[in-house]
Amino acid sequence: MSLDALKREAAARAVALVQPGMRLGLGTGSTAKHFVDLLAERVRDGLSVVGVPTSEATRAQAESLGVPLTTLEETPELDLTVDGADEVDERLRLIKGGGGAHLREKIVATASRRMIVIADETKRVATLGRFPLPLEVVTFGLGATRLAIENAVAASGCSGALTMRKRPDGASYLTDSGNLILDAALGRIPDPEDLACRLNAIPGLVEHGLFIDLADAAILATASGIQVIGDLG
Ligand SMILES: O=C(CO)[C@H](O)[C@H](O)COP(=O)(O)O
Repeated sequence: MSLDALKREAAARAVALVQPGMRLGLGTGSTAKHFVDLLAERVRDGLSVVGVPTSEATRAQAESLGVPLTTLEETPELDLTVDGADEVDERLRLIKGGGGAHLREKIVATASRRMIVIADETKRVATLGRFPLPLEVVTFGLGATRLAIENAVAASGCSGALTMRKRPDGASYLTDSGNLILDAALGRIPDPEDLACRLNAIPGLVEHGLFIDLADAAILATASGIQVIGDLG
């Protein structure tokens, strides 16, 4: 089975958890895209839900498929967010932001009573850090912010280069909120809670891609079936 087929399997398992009337957080990325596709099928069959998209890409997809949308201004509390991840460990700690949407994804997940991760089995890791950690930063003070990040990374027992994310045409990648992304190639994050805490204290760093104590469960599709970490509720 292809990786894309596995992603769709995970998404299908999550769509089955959606109940009528739910207020949903809609994730970003290729796996979350399958979820929105399958959710739209249920909406066409009469399911009544509203969703808050975590990116302009997800907003465009959901709108085009007729999934009713709302905002966190109108609907500040959500029942369930379903989103992909770049890495998930056995304690449901995540790295997110490969698609550059982790700021909105974290806001939406935090506003949700439950968050469920959907992914193929390649995202399951023993130790976070193989995937470069995305760091959304503002342009002002970038040199100082970068130095503060390097110091925080070293103090947390990690090392690795920070690379400015680029678009395919070579221009700087800009998030939906107009910020830059530094990707930190750390290889291994020995203490994700400690690193998150240190990064949280840097003013020019808008948000990092470590999601800790946010996911309730992960649905991981493997060639031999679905594996679940945590409690699907
Ligand atoms: O965090 C994300 C976007 O910011 C995505 O959820 C993450 O990158 C996984 O994407 P995919 O499902 O395409 O592998």
